[in-house]
This record gives sequence, structure tokens and C-alpha cells, in this order.
Amino acid sequence: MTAFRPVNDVAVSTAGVELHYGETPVLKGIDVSLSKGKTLALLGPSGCGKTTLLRLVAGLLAPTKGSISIAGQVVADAASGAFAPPEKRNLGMVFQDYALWPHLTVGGNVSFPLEMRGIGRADRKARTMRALERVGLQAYADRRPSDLSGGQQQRVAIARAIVAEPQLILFDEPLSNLDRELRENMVGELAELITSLGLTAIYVTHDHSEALTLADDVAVMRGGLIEQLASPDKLIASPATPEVADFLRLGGIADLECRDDLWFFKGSDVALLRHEGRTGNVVRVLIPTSAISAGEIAPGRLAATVLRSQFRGDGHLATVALVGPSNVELQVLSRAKLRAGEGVGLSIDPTQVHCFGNTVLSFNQEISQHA
Ligand SMILES: Nc1ncnc2c1ncn2[C@@H]1O[C@H](COP(=O)(O)OP(=O)(O)OP(=O)(O)O)[C@@H](O)[C@H]1O
Repeated sequence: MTAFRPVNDVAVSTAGVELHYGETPVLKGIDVSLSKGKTLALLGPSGCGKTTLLRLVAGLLAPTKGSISIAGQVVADAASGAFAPPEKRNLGMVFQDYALWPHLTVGGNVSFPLEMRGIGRADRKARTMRALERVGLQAYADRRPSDLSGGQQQRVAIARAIVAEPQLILFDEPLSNLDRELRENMVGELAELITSLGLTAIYVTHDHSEALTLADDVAVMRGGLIEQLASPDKLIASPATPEVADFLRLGGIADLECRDDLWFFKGSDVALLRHEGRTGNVVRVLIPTSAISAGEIAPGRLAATVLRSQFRGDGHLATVALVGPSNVELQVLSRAKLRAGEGVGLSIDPTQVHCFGNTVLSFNQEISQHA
């Protein structure tokens, strides 16, 4: 996102944006740049500042420091005091609670932004029906929102957000009120809609699978800062920090220490792999779930005990503790259900082990695991 890009290709950018509530900094310096036609997800735990950043872009808050531009125009600048209100930013917004007006029909809700822009009745009607058609609800124009399911109400909110063809759409946890199955279907539908309409979007969520499914780029936020901003593929292959890997649930985190070119789980005699290194060196690694296969306890495999297991659609995801090293928990995907307390033997593909920090270790040499 830092690469040079012609200004007219940039839909939104923020420079050094900070937001303080009194003395408390909530955003501590945010620099992002989003190209036209792309979707940026803001992902992170509760309280990390995602909604605050979205509200700043929307014009519902003004930054304490820094500036925000939309389509090359400065819409907020703390230094000069420049500030464009939401209605001047040409945005569509979709909220978690749909925010539909109960006294208006579905059609009335969708056409409202056009009325605000003073567009004539005939044009309004045609554009409203086109927006409803795009979300598959053209037959529902005369109904009240309360007659619709949660998923349908959210689609009405999306139709209302796109009806005036805004340059940018902001989504604030739009699916979090829906039940799991509907949410999973809607993520796919929404991704398709965003792509087919060529929308530029910022999408706030605390759900990593939603972010990785929908977005071209994901900003993983923590404590008012962006911890890493990258494409889903890059985030999965090279998480910048253990916190990012943990938040994306990519696998288990462990500290390894080097003794005689063997890398042991720290404080134990259990070695994960063989690789040149200086005795005493310690590195923190991610052992991805995809790198581990579980079977019977056998020589050459790492012994572990199952702590808990949960079915997740493509198998049973078990959390296991290694026998020997203290506090090393790994996640294993197994076809068979693994029961708490059961012993298992793990094989780990060392080429997938990811090392954090500046240390460059490629664990792709001749390896054997030493239990
Ligand atoms: N009006 C306010 N006054 C003071 N502090 C606030 C105010 N609004 C938000 N905060 C604080 O700012 C921080 C960031 O809030 P924000 O809503 O942006 O987080 P979030 O990442 O969107 O979380 P969530 O997923 O729970 O919505 C939180 O610690 C919150 O308590």
C-alpha cells in the first residue's frame, strides 16, 4: 500500500490520523491508502479503533491530528481545520443494525438518498428498482422492513447504500446481527456484489474469515494502530507479529532455542527441527495448523495431549498441548474426532514453520523431529 500510485487512482487516504477522547488516544497514527474499486477490511478485537476510523472517513468525527482525503480531495485536516460533513463526501453506509425506517416501505427506504439529492420521481423509481434488483429484492418494494428476514433487511440497507452510486461504501459490521449460516451465505453474496458493481469499500469486522473472504487488503488493528496491512494471501503466508497470527487463528505460537544446530522448544529437550544456528539463539515461530498432521504416537512424531476439540465444517479442530515443553499449544485439524485427554503423535512440515522478527530462518533443509 505504500507503493507510488497516481493520485486519481486513490479512493481514500489517511495521513498520520490520530483521534483522542480527552487525554485518551484511541487512534495513534493511521496511514492507509485505498485504490478505487478495492475493498479494505479493518479487522481487530473489540476496542482497537476500527469503528472510530470508519467514522472519521464518514465525517461523523473529526481527527485530532492528521488528514483524510477522498478521491484526491481533502475532507478533513486537523492542522487547517478543514472539514467536509458526511453529506458532502458522496458515501454510502451500511450499519450492523440496518438502520431502516420502519414507517417507510422497502422502496421508500431505498429511494431516500435520491430524494435528499432532489432527484425527480420517475428517475427515483427507476433507480430504486434497479438497486433492489441488484440485491434480488425487486419483488419486495412495497413491503415494510418488518415483514422481511434479517438477511433481507440487510440487503435493503445495501440497496439504499448503492442507489446513489456513491464513490465509496462504508460497512460497519453489517453481518454481525445475522445467524451463522445466513452470515456465511451473505459474505459470499456481498463479495460478489462488491466485485460486480466495482465498488470501493471499507469494511469493519472482528471476524477474520469475513475479512479474508471479502477484502483485497486487510488492516489488522490493535490498540489504535495498524499492526499489519496486506493482502489476505500475504497475511496468511507472512504474519508480521505473533498477535496478527493469533488473531487470524493461523496456528500455534512457540519459542524455539538453538543448541548444536537443533531447534528445541524453549526450556525442553524436545526438538522441532534441525537448522544451522548459534547456540543460545531464541526465535518465536508460528506453527500453522496446515503444517501439522496427527496420528498415533510413534517414534519420530511429537507426543501431545488433546485439550479440546470443536467441529468446524471440514473436520475437527483440536487444541493440543505438547508433552514436554511447557505452554506450547498447537491446533490440529483431524477427520476423526479427538477427545480431551487423548494422546496423539504429531508430524510437522518444517517448510511451513514461520519465523517472526528479523531473524531469517528457512526451515527447509533436511529435517527430522526428535522427541
Ligand atoms: N465517545 C467516546 N468517548 C470516549 N471513548 C470512546 C468513545 N467512543 C469510543 N471510545 C473508545 O475508543 C476505543 C475504540 O472504540 P471503537 O468503537 O473504535 O472500537 P472497535 O474496534 O470498533 O470496537 P468494537 O468491535 O467493539 O466496535 C474504545 O476503547 C472505546 O471505548
